[in-house]
Amino acid sequence: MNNSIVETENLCKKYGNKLVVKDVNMHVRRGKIYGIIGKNGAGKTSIIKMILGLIHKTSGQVRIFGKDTDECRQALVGRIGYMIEPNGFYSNLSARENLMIYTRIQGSINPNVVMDALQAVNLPSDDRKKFRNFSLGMKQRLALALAIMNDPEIIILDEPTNGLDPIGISDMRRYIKKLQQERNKTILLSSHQLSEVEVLADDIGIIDDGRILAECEIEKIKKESKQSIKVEVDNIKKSAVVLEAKGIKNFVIQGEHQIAVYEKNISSYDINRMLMDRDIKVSTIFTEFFNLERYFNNAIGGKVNP
Ligand SMILES: Nc1ncnc2c1ncn2[C@@H]1O[C@H](COP(=O)(O)OP(=O)(O)OP(=O)(O)O)[C@@H](O)[C@H]1O
Repeated sequence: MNNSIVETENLCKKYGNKLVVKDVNMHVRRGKIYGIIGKNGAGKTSIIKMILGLIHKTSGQVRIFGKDTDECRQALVGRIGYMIEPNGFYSNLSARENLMIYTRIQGSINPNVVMDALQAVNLPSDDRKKFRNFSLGMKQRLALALAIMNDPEIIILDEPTNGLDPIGISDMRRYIKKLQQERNKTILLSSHQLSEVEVLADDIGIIDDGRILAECEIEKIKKESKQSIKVEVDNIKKSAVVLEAKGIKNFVIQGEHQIAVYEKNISSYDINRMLMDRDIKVSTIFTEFFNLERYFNNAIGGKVNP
């Protein structure tokens, strides 16, 4: 993909003799949300940690802002924020106090960066509530606040909604989307949940057993993926004859009673009429739209869902 701000080339990782990341080529576009999707153990965290330089890569290249990270790691400090494992926050301190500690560690003296980060994830900036009384969602948002504290251009999040309840998940997704839309951040995140990347990401990389099986723009696959009208009928042979007689050739018989029609310029109403006019009983008729789960399953060759 053009305009990549983070790229990997033939990235590999071995733990002992076990190769767990295998020649991964990834391209994260500037200003976009890129979702790495894969089952548990597929290699997502290892890829992210290699991109961040938190673990050594076995071979391959990571380029950020077009530069090989082996040569410019130091220059990237402050330009990338990340949230990977539970951060070390002090339970007896507030959100603000915890972040203030990090600003001091990072050598910054500007309290506004803390306020700004807290505001971006809707956490209180007063000191009344201590970390130990935070919900899991608040803790996760504090971790996100820490990731964005120095206004980095790239934000990398490993399973950002893991373990959250539905409200926590929805809040987290909203803040991530806002960071992209209102602050023009480039975001790389991993998830084992298809619904997550479907609602958040512009681009996806499908990882299975350490390999990248597909990398694509979600909008593009939506456009290219075939929409079909599914019809359940009592007489499949007669239905096929009727459709052909009406000039509809682009259909597939999918079982004893089901036909999928892929014709573009025909509505379910028209099909229903054609069949009913010939006394065929139509028990169900619906349009099947793009489905990331189907796309993912095709990519990983029909293996079990993540
Ligand atoms: N430090 C390590 N030493 C040995 N093996 C490891 C280590 N870290 C990860 N692995 C193995 O590497 C493989 C990929 O793990 P990784 O954590 O990168 O996958 P993941 O897709 O992020 O999975 P999860 O969603 O469960 O975190 C797994 O088989 C895991 O057991």
